[in-house]
Amino acid sequence: MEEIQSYSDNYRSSSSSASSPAGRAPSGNFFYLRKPGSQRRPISFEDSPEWDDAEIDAQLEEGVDAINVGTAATSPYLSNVNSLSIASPSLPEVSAPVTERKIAGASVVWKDLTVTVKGKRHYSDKIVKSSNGYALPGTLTVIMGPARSGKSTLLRAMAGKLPSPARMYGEVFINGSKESMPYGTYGYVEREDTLIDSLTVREMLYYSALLQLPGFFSQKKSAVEDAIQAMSLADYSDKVIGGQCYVKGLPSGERRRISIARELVTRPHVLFVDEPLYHLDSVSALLMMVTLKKLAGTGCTLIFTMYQSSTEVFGLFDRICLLSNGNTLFFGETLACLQHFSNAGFPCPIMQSPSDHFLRAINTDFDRIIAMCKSLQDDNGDFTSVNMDTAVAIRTLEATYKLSSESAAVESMIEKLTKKHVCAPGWPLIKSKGKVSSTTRVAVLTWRSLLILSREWRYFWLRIVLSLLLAVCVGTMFSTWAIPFSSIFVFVSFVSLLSIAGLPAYIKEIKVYASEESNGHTGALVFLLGHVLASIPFLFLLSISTSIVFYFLVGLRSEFSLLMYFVLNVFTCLLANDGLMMVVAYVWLEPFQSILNLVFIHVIMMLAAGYFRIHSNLPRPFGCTRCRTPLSIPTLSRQVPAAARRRWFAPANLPRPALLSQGLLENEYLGTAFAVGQVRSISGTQALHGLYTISSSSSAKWANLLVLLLMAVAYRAVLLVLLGCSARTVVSRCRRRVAGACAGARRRN
Ligand SMILES: Nc1ncnc2c1ncn2[C@@H]1O[C@H](COP(=O)(O)OP(=O)(O)OP(=O)(O)O)[C@@H](O)[C@H]1O
Repeated sequence: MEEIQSYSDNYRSSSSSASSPAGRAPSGNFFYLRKPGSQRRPISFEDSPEWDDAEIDAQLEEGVDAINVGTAATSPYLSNVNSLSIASPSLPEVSAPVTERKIAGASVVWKDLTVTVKGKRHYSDKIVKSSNGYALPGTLTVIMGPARSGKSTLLRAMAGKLPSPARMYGEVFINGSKESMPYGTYGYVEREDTLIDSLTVREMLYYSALLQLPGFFSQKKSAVEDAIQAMSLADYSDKVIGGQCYVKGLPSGERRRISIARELVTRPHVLFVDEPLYHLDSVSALLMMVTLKKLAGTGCTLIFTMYQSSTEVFGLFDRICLLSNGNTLFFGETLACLQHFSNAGFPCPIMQSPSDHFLRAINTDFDRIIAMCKSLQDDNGDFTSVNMDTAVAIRTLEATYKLSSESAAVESMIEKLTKKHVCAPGWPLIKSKGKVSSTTRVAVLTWRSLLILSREWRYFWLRIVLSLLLAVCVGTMFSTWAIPFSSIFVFVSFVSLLSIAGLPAYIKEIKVYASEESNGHTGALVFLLGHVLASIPFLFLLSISTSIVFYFLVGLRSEFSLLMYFVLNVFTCLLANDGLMMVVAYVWLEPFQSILNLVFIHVIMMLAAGYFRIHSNLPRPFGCTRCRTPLSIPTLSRQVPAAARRRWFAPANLPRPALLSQGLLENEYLGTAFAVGQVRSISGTQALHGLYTISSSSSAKWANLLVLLLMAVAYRAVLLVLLGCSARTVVSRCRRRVAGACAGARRRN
């Protein structure tokens, strides 16, 4: 950590002079310009050294040999501020302290890459338009651009992770081969961190390694320790991610690094990161970038998107791909990008961060702001360094790039990198590292879920405590009733209702699943089995503890077999309810809406359960199918036979047993007799007549249990289909929400 801090200090000192007003000419129009009299001499950061165009030509001439070093391939432009392998007077050697195992990187080339989404956008179906570029082992390649310019889409296209409506045209080459990257050879980190708050950093990475890596435990442990070191997480490795009781959770910078470390346990050749600096303050952002630079130093190829960066962070990039509305405005070395803007007539003012300058020039949102600030501009002199309509500026930059030597250099580099002979012998075809068996994954997920359940006290232990209190309250209230049938209804209904407390935890679990599934760490069936197996002990504990308290307080029949049936019925009811909760959590993926909708479903179930109105007297909610007109209840009763009427209420009929707990009443009242006066007695079924409908068959309660069990299975089958069909939809829905929030925050800023 100290080591990284010292780097960051150096980076700051090496480049912050560019943004510090001290020692500068007071003029606001101070640009990174070509030096007078040297037409071909490129611009650079203020303190960058003199350099020669021949260097880049030499690098292109060297082609593959030059980049196949395995460690940080360095940019001649950035030798002063940006080199990890070239000695710099202001920077300590980074390669020396890097003790991690070297990772063989891979070259990534995208050629004429176009992504379309049919019919979803008003103005154009093309999100990315004929983009060309490459990323080399040991380098940081950044895709930059304004919001909605297609950065994430380009990154996803390269990683083969486009959502289903999007179509990709063009080619992506990995080490010169068009074959897609096999499992375990690359990592993709989403913009939103989906971490398990109740685990420690080491546990989180360890379970991830167990899911991802085949082989021995010792290998997995060493992969986890390597990932912790690589992401500078050693100081936090035993801390709980989301915090505990009064201890705060880890800050967003550390959370982001954990998300990246999770993908590093397989030691990927290529790492894709969507917005690594998302929601990070400037210190965390610099630390993150220095860590990524260090990671690139081990040989890994890093490609990531970024909206904006500080000058220090900008100095760490090797190559930049600048996008605007899907068009590539520039691809090449970072300082050459400054040159490109200068050539196009938009030199970067010396006091401005290069990335801010680029975005200012190509972000159409600024036009509106400039118009608003016209009067301010008049008062304060030059407001902007780009005195041109943004659309015109974009067209100028695009045209300048097409004619530039950078564009030609990129094409010739792509040519070299995609030649077949590149694959041999230094650029081997990337092979899969193997997968963990499904049985192991189920075991790992079950164990991990058990651990989470045992630690999520707010959602699970609190739920048990509240359910016990509820059982005591209901039991005490109904303890003096002769026929306490309504107490059974109230108990089962309210215990199911309390389970809603677990919804936020389920939403998080689904999000974690979606993120793991999209990276191939798990599958829908494996996740569901793991979840069910882990929830069984917990639900059983909940059922047995609350049922025993309730059972004896109310004074139900004291027979062991009847008590066991009661516990089993409550357990199956909760198991079915758990399945319903998972479906609701999946559909809404947001706590407030999920809770609201689940409460609504529960209330409807209670209404239709036959307690408030006996089932046989329930009115039909819909009109007749034949005439399609709403009918009054008497008319309906006359026209539609009873069986058909029952079908109308099918949606309410299906979950009814879960809350009605007909089986529990049959368990309690079948075979009993109640004295009426001195001589007469009536059966339990007759005693309930007019209050509740139960069957007089002795096997009815088992049929009811079976229905509950089938419901538990059916809800999970529905969830399996939903998850199996659209795990990526969960990720993209989360992304859309994050992107919306992100765009809102940017607008506010
Ligand atoms: N699957 C999709 N369906 C419809 N439109 C999409 C889809 N994916 C992306 N888009 C649209 O494409 C445009 C670019 O999206 P993308 O997420 O790639 O942009 P971005 O540059 O990463 O922006 P931001 O940083 O704001 O997320 C946006 O207008 C987005 O709405």
